[in-house]
Amino acid sequence: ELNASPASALVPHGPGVVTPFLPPSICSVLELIEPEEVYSGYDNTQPDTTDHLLSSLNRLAGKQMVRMVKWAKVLPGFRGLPIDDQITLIQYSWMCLSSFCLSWRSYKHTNGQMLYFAPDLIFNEERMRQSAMYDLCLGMRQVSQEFLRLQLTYDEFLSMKVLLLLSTVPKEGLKNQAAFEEMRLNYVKELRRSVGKATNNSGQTWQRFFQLTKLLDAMHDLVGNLLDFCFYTFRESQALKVEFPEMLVEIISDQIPKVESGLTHTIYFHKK
Ligand SMILES: Cc1noc(COc2cccc(F)c2F)c1-c1ccc(CNS(=O)(=O)C2(C)CC2)cc1
Repeated sequence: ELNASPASALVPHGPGVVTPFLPPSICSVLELIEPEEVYSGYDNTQPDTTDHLLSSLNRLAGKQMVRMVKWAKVLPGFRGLPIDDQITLIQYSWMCLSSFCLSWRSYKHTNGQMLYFAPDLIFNEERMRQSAMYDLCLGMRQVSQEFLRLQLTYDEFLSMKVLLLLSTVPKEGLKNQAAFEEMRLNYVKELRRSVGKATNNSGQTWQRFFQLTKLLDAMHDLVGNLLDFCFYTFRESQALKVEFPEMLVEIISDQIPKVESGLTHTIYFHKK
């Protein structure tokens, strides 16, 4: 337990002198393990055709996925889950995590005006239209504008992101459901701590916690539409001339049958 009670962490420092050693807080570990920004390698000399934009997004998503897996492996509590559960959780939530990070970058770098996929791949309205995903892009931009309205803090963002990793599970349950539920509860508490910090533990804390958990629920509806678009584009990738990197082919081809046969269950904070 990273937030062990300070008493148990006191380290005797010579006769009678005790210097408190406090383990790193969960939020400081989350800040440390957060992956660096990724460049897309977008070729600006080429015209912004739909297939060129989407293939570049896929190449970027593949690079992000490598870093996402590395991040999950050092995420406090995650490596304590069975490896099969780790793979399932990443496979079910990768689009949600990727979109949530996109919203954060778009909020931080463009105040929610544009979609900041990468420093070298920023979507303005024109590119959103050209990408054939205009409505999905608008939906994502709305999320980043909600971050702006709420003035979402980095620590709130980081604990919310872990909760998204832990929000879509197999209907028949995970291999170690108890370990998963304990980990998820710890990150609900971590979000509560981050919200408390953001509101100076005022009366606003519970209202803000309510707003942020509503925002998490809303992510799933948007991501559901994104996944539909993803699965369609994946199936028609030859005809549409949209390239998918190996990393994405692996994840998507494994995920499609499970999602389409209704084997996945999304955990919502609030009733519909
Ligand atoms: C990279 C990256 N940074 O955020 C995101 C997720 O968010 C969105 C992605 C597209 C439009 C939106 F409006 C989003 F919000 C990605 C990302 C890119 C490609 C794929 C798989 N490819 S795909 O089939 O879904 C597609 C999109 C190419 C068509 C999955 C994630």
